[in-house]
Amino acid sequence: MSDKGSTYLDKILAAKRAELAAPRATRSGALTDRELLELGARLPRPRDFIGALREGPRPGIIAEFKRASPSAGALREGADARQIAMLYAAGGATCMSVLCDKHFQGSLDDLRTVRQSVALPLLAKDFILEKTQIVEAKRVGADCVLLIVAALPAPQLRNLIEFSHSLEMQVLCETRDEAEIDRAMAAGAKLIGVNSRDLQTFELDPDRAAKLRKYVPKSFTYVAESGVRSIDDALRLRDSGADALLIGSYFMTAEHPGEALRELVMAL
Ligand SMILES: O=C(O)c1ccccc1NCC(=O)[C@H](O)[C@H](O)COP(=O)(O)O
Repeated sequence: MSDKGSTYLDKILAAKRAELAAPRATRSGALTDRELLELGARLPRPRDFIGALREGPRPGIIAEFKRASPSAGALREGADARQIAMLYAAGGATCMSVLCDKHFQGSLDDLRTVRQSVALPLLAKDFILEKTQIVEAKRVGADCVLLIVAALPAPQLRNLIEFSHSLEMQVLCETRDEAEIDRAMAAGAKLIGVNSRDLQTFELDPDRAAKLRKYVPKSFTYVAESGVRSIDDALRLRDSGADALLIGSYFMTAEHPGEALRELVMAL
């Protein structure tokens, strides 16, 4: 629990709201919904993030670029986004996730660098609360955005999913229990993530994604997020029916991230 009894997620979201309320260098901060839609529609067409996961080998690997995290601190200080992206692409990643939040020593510039370096479909891993962030993510080359169910009231969740889809962007809807899975599916999500890390306390429940798999029909794409610390963890999640694994720390702390990824892909 962080200061004043708020959770870590509350603290990160409060910082994001303050960031969004501050004057912005980009135009999107002052546009109407219609203008945002028109601006976003003029940007290059996104890649098919979900299609890559469903058409590639199962489980797909979403390899994450993450220099640091609130729970673990520094993972790979000063890591070069272009270098890691190229190692992930060569190592067999299906897609990439790029942490774009300052609490992870990340930024949208990192996503732009990754976009300019590899052809993999990209997930903007950020704390998205409003449409301008979706347009900004598309502007720097994201194909998919993260929406955290725990951070968004139902109407806002649906609104942001519909807006993303109107821009041909896909959404990874992140959940942590059966009720949130139901909310995500009711809101129109087609890509459902279960985070084994509790974002309020950082506790890891290595069985959460396997336990919740039965609540998501096969017509949806199911992503097990966080907590893979070995090939055995990956094999167990594969056997539990995950369509994709989102893995960050395991690769980012490896001496040779590309080799660690290649070894895991070969084992699956
Ligand atoms: O990773 C954290 O400490 C964290 C804290 C608060 C909100 C989100 C956080 N992580 C984002 C993620 O979910 C992970 O970066 C991603 O799932 C990969 O997890 P891992 O493979 O365990 O690094």
